[in-house]
Amino acid sequence: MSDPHTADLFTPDLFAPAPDAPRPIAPGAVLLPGAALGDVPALLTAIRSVLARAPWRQMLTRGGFRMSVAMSNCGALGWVSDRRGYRYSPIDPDSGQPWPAMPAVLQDLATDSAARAGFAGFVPDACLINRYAPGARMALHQDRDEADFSQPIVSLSLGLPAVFLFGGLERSDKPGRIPLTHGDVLVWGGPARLRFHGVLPVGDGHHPATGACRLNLTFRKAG
Ligand SMILES: O=C(O)CCC(=O)C(=O)O
Ligand SMILES: [Fe+2]
Repeated sequence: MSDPHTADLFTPDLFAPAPDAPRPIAPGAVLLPGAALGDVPALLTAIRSVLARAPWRQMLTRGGFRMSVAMSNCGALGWVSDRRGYRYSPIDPDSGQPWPAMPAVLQDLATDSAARAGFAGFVPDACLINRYAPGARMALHQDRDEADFSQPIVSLSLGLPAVFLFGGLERSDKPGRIPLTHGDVLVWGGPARLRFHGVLPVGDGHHPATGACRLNLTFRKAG
């Protein structure tokens, strides 16, 4: 075979990992490329049903700045921020009602992904839904509002791509850059649970699944 494309088809590299094989990022952190791709229509339907009852809002920081990321929540607890600071609340402050229940398709994806990453028995009680329009970003931070750091964070990306910054346990540690694309799931827990992380400003674009935005869902055992 002289045509290199044909040769590729018939002589696969038996030692190359499959493109969707779990990719270790750091001790306790695993990228599951495209792990959610088979469930996208059901996931989007579930997300829409949550948003119908708990619409997007851009919350205030304690310092009084409006976040560039729009947010909602589902599950027993939702992450909220206002002039009083960050916390989990069973009540949506915009509606005065409990957050919508976590749809089974979301909870199952989180539990299955955590298990693939080595965290068996993960049952999230909180799902924060983030919407990044082009230009929206998330500054380097730790997720430490949860009660039990033995439980991992499971993070699903949909729509436009983004660069995830994955730092160390000190704010000053230089973060690595992990490209996240539609359907990827990133899990971090154990020794990685308190690593600093963030998201670079999302670039302009349009994605067939989400339009002009990136969606990110983080599943946590918060209570
Ligand atoms: O959007 C992301 O990929 C990360 C979101 C995040 O770190 C958070 O919501 O705490
Ligand atoms: Fe975070």
